[in-house]
Amino acid sequence: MSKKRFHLGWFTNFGVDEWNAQFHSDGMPWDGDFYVDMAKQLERACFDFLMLEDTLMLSDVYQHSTEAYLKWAIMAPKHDPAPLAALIGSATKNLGVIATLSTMAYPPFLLARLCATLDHIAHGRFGWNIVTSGEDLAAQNFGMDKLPPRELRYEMADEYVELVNQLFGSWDEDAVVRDYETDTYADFTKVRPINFKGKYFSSRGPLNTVRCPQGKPTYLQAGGSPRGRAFAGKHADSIIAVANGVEGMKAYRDDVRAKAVEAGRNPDDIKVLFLIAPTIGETSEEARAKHERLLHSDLFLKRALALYGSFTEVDFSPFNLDEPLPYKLTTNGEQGSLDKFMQWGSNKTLRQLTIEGGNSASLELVGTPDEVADKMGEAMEAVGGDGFLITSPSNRINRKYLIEITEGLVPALQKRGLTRTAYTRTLLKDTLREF
Ligand SMILES: Cc1cc2nc3c(=O)[nH]c(=O)nc-3n(C[C@H](O)[C@H](O)[C@H](O)COP(=O)(O)O)c2cc1C
Repeated sequence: MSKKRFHLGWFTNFGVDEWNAQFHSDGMPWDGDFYVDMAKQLERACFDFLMLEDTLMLSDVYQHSTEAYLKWAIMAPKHDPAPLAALIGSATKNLGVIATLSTMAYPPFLLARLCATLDHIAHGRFGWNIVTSGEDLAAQNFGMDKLPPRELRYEMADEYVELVNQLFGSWDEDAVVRDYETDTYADFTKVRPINFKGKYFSSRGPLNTVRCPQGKPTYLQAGGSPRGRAFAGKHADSIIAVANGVEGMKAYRDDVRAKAVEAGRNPDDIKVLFLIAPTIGETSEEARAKHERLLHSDLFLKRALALYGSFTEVDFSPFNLDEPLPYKLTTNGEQGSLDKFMQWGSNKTLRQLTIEGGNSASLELVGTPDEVADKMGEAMEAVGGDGFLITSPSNRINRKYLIEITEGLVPALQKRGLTRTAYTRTLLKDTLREF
């Protein structure tokens, strides 16, 4: 029996490349070339998409200071993903490109217009990662004192997505006629206002951009709370997820699929991709040694705690590294990521939790390309399918790591019939639904 194939995506941001390690680039990727090169390499390896995460603040959570974030370039500096998505879209032919855009920051009309434009530039391969933002620091950059609570954020986001869906639909598929005889570019009867008046958002419409090649962009989402998963089950084409091990991954995927059915959708139309950060070596021993070196360095611990601080808004610096966390932590930010990290009830020390969870990976994958490919195949078989979203350990990216994945791991996966060896569809939405 032939094996069920799964999808691969890549998770990064328009941030600093690894600039001061043994194998490094120059730390100045700001014209986008570094990431365009990366996209071309991912396309050669037949990834479904490159996803650009984004946040809208400079964190000062860890030790109540911006020092760690700027000194170690953690989630900062970070440039806007939308222009980079345009560059990548026009430099590639098959790879999807996803940009994160926050419903807190963009008026719906502006977001729909931007997404429609990007979907054209990418010839139907653009995706929007729908986020509501998860930090009071981000809210304060937009004139608010605090973020609305999670439930309200999702309620607002539901209405927001309904509005932009209507804007995307405000142009009929055949509105552009380009009829030389009648000197008609677009048929005005096929472009209509939406007159949307909601509880939180209103817009008259129609969009003044041409309808997207995909009708509307591919939607990604990452909310891990029950409300977040319900939102994703209703709207998302793909979900970027973190979970603890194969059991956690299976439970997560089963739950999202059930929520999709509740929302009246075919669960196969939602691809749940789990975040992983494999460590690859030419021998098992080499990979293990590399992994241990990374995890047990003092800098790894501090960087990981500062990073977790930035998206959970929890300052971990006062806690003793060699004791369990004294109480269960909660956040109005990424509760799902915090829960995964805390492993509440396990009695593990903060040091152990950071070593196990500091890479945000759903599975520990350390070994030769063949060993890691086998493990990924087994995990997917147990989980039921969909795929993985690869990111670099410690959120630091250099070209060597990219090559280890695209020219080491991916060929091993392809040899086993586990991932695609060619693109057969034009639109990102269809690429994701191919299997
Ligand atoms: C893997 C992953 C990636 C995420 N990427 C982003 C991002 O780029 N920007 C952002 O504002 N939030 C991001 N989030 C946060 C989610 O969009 C969501 O706001 C957060 O998980 C809180 O929702 P929840 O309580 O439903 O989990 C990410 C979350 C996860 C798990």
